[in-house]
Amino acid sequence: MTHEPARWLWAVGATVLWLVLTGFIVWRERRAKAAARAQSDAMAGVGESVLVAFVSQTGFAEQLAWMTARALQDGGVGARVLSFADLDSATLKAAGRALLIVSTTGEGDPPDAAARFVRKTMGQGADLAGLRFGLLALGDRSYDQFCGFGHAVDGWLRRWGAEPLFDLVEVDNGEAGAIRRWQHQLNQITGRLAAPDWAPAVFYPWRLVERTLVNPGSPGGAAYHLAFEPVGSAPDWAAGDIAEVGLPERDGVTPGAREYSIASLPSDGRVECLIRLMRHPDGTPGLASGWLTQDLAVGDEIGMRLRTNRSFHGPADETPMILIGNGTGIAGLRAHLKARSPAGGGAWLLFGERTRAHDAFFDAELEAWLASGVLRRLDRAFSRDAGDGRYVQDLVAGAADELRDWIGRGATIHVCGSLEGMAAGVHAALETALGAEALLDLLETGRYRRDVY
Ligand SMILES: Cc1cc2nc3c(=O)[nH]c(=O)nc-3n(C[C@H](O)[C@H](O)[C@H](O)COP(=O)(O)O)c2cc1C
Repeated sequence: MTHEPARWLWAVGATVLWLVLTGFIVWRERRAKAAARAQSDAMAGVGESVLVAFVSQTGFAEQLAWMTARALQDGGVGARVLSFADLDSATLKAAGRALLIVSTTGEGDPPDAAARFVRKTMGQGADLAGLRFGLLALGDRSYDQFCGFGHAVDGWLRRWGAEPLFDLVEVDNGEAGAIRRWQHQLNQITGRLAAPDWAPAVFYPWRLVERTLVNPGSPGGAAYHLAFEPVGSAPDWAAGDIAEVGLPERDGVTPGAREYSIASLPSDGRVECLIRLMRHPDGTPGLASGWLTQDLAVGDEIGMRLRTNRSFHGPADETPMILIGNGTGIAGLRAHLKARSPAGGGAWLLFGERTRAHDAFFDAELEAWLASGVLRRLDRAFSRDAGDGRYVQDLVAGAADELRDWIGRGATIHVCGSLEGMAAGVHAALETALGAEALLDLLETGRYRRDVY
């Protein structure tokens, strides 16, 4: 009996202890939950998701946009990625915070996918008060209007009341330092002290297996057909994509990479390019073209990576394609022809070079495609030939009725070749043939695509 009170005491004590302990655990859990809620509320408060908008001609801005969104998300900030093709001022204003990644093409021009944005949105006033933005402008200082379109977008945003989060970041030819500055700004947004560096471009080894001079005797610069085989496994790519060739180090400096349109398909098992040997006014060969066409030997390895160039991809096989180009621009068009079947919508090639005798690139192939039905029509202009003297834009001008007919049947237009002398002339001829408004419509809907350099 004497033990009873002590037992009761123990029981009561244990119960109290249990209550205190469980109470403490419940309290601690509640406090943790409240803290988490507060933290997530705080995160939502400062960081409703950031809009990441890009416009790209050859894919670099798009690539950086996705890396930017990933960096934000990794840092706990939501991000939504949108192309300028789907952007308007209401979307910008509603976003509250936007990061814009904008490249420049042509001579200070907007990429094609921005045509509608430039016309419909930038062409008008907007109420952008309350929008805070950061802008990454991609360009190349060797052009007169460095980052021209990036500056135009920056000016437009500021003019209509948007406030910069930081000064516009200009990237000269993919320069790593500028991209690190952008990453630093992303860290400011996410509150991270340091995020891992974006991996530098990885170039994979490819071996030069063939190089042929394709225009001996030409009055123009020597053009070479090069073929590279992968040393490891071959990556996949599509007609319209670009090969970036890493240039070898010279005097301790790595001069970056050069881009070439890919003239072949993965089923060929090799990347083929058409490269013209460029010469400086004093006759010395160009850095990249001299190395690739003169110094490099068959059997040598180079570093190369392939880049998706969505804005120059082709339509479905049943859609007719109008292919227009000059000089080495036939490379990108050839990949499209290789990708077509005789039973599909067919293609029409309009091509210009100097002489029929020396510069009829891929002549036998083109004849075979005409015979098989892949090519439904082939028009070539040779500017230096007596009795011809026309340029590719003259072919466009001379075929206005048929062009309208092809466009009426849903055809797309792909233009590949030189910016100077060709792209503007072809554009003007297309405008005359189809009407300025109709051509702009084709541009905006992705039926008029260009890869000019
Ligand atoms: C045909 C062509 C024209 C270009 N014109 C300009 C220009 O006028 N100003 C400029 O700063 N950069 C110019 N560039 C450089 C591009 O802006 C730069 O390569 C950029 O990184 C491309 O980004 P994207 O791949 O997103 O289009 C031009 C590039 C090409 C291929």
